[in-house]
Amino acid sequence: MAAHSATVAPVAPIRRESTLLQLLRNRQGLIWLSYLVLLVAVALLAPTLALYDVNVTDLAATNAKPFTPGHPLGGDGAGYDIYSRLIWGSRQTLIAVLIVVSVSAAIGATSGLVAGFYRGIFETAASFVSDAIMSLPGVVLLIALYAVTGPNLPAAMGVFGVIVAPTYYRLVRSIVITVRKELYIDAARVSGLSDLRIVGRHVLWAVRAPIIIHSSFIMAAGIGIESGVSFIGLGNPAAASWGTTLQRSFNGIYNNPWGVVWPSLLISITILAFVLLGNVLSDVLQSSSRNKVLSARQRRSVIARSAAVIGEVATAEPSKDSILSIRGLRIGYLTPDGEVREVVHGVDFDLRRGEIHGLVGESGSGKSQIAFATLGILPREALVLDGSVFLNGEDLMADPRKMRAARGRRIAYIPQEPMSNLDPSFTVGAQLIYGLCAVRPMSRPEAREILLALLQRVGIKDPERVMKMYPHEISGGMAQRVLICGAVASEPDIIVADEPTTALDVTVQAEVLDLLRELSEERGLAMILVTHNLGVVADLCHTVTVMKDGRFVENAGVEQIFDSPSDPYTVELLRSSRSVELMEIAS
Ligand SMILES: Nc1ncnc2c1ncn2[C@@H]1O[C@H](COP(=O)(O)OP(=O)(O)OP(=O)(O)O)[C@@H](O)[C@H]1O
Ligand code: NI
Repeated sequence: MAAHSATVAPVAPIRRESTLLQLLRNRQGLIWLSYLVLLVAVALLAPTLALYDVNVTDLAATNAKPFTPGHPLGGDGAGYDIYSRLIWGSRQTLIAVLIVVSVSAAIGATSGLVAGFYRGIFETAASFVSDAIMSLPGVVLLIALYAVTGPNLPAAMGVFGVIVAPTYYRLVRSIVITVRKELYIDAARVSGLSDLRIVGRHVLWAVRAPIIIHSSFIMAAGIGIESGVSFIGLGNPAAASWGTTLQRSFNGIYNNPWGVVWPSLLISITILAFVLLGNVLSDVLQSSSRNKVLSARQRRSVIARSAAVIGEVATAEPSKDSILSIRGLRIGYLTPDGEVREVVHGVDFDLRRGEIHGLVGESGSGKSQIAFATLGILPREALVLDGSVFLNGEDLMADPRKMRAARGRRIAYIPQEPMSNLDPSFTVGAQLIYGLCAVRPMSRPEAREILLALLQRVGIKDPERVMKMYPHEISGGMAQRVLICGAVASEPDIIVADEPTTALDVTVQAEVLDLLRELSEERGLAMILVTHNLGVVADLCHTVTVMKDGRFVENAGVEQIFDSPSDPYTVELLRSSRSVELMEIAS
C-alpha cells in the first residue's frame, strides 16, 4: 500500500452492478445457473413431469431400449421407467445435497466464526475437533452408520455434512482472523457497536463470498457422494435417487447398457454445473470485492476524465537508436470509491540492443507495473492512462494485436517463481515444445532438437532425461534454467525478468545470473532486470533506473550510480543495501 505517494484524480464513482447481473452477463454463469434453476423446477414439478409414480413398475418397461413408446429413456431390469425415476430422483438428490450443505455450513461456518472472532479456548477445542473429524475415514464411517440406521439417505448425508464441516470451519476461521485485525473493526468497536453488530455488519460481509463459493463446490461433492452412497447400496432402494437408478441399471448393464448412460450423464453434468458455477462465482464475487474490471466504455470514460484533470501529455517520439522506448507511461487503478490512484506517473525509458538494464527501487514503487506494461500483461483492472511502448519504433500500446504478436516472440518473460510457472501435470519437454511451436511455426521434432541443444546450453547436463521429467521432479534452480531456455528459444530481442533469482538458493543465484549475462552477450539480447538487489545490479547491468513511488529518480550507467549517485534517494538505497550486505557477512 503506498496510497500516500499516488496522485489521485477524482472522477465520478462508477456504479457497481449487482452480483446476479454480473453472473448472468457471464456466458458460463448464465448457462450453468439456468441449468440448475431448471433442475430445481424439474424437482418441484416431478409429479406432473414424471410419466409413472415413484414405485410403479411396468412389465413392458423391463430392460426396454431407449425410445420405446411410453418409456423415452428405456427401463431397468425390474421394470422401472428410467425417465420417471430420474425425474423423481432429482428431488431426492437435491434434498440430499441440501442436507449436506446446510449441516456442514451451519456447523462449520458458525464455529469458524466464533473461533476466529473470540479465539481462546473455544478456538483450541474447535480446531482439535475439526482436525479429529478430518482424520476420520469418511466412507468407512458411512458404512458403519448403515449398520445402525439401515438404508437411510438423509442420515447418511447428515453424517457426510459433519465430515465436511471442517472445510467450512477452516475457511471461515482464517478469514475472520484477518478481518478482525483490520482497522475498520477497531473503528466499529470504538464507536460503541456491540459484538453482534460488528459480526453482522463487517465480518459476515467478508465471509459471505467465500462461503457461497465453497458451498457450490460442496454441493458438487454432495452429488458425487449421494450417488456413491446409493450406488454401494447404503441409500434407500425404495426411494428413487440418481444413485439408486444408476445402481439398478448397472446391475442390468448386460441386458440394457443404455440404462447406465442416462443417470451417469445427469450426475456428471450436474457436478460440472456446480463446479463451474463456483468458478464463475469466485470470479464475480472476489473481483468485485477488490478491484472492479471495467467495461471498455467505462474504461475509456475514466481515462478521458482523468486526462481532463491531469492534462494531456504530448506523446514524445521514440528514440532512434533504441529497440524499446517507453514514453510518458502512466498506470492507475480504480479505488473502491471510484477514484483513480496513479501508481506509475509518466515515465520515459530507453533500452538499446544488447543492453542489460536494472530497474531497482523499494517494494511498491512500480517496477513490476513497468515490466508488465512492456509485456502487455498488466492485470485486467489496470488502467493505462497515457503513454506508449515502442518496439523498434512501433507503438505496441496503441494496438493490442501488435502487443500480442510481440509477446513471447520479440519480448520474452522470465518470472520470479519458476515452479509456479510450470504446469505440474505436463512434462518439462511437453511444455517447452508446446510453447515454442506456439510462437515459431515448426514441427515438434524440430522444436525438440532446438530445445535439447538449448537446455544443454543453459547448463542442464542430461537434457533428454529432464525433458521427460515433471516439474516436481526438478529443483528450483533447474526450473528457472528451463524457463530461461523457454524464453530464449523463440529468439527474442528483449527479455523482461522480474526478480528472476529471488526464489533461488544463493549459490544457484550466481550461476543463473552468469547464464543470463552470457546469453545476452551471445545473442545480443537486451534485458530489463527488475530487482531489489543492488548486488545483482552491480554484477550484471550496464545501466540502472532507480524508482520511487512510481517515478524514476535516477537513470544512469551502472558506474555512475554506484560511484557518484546524484539523487539522495539513490544514496539512501546504496547505504541500506551495504548495511544489509555487511550484516550478511557478519552472520
Ligand atoms: N491489481 C492491483 N490493484 C491495485 N493496485 C495495484 C495492483 N497491482 C499493483 N498495484 C499497486 O501498484 C503499485 C506498484 O506495484 P508494483 O507491483 O509495480 O511494485 P514493485 O515495485 O514491483 O514492488 P515489489 O518489489 O513488491 O514487487 C503498488 O502501490 C501496488 O499497490
Ligand atoms: Ni514487483
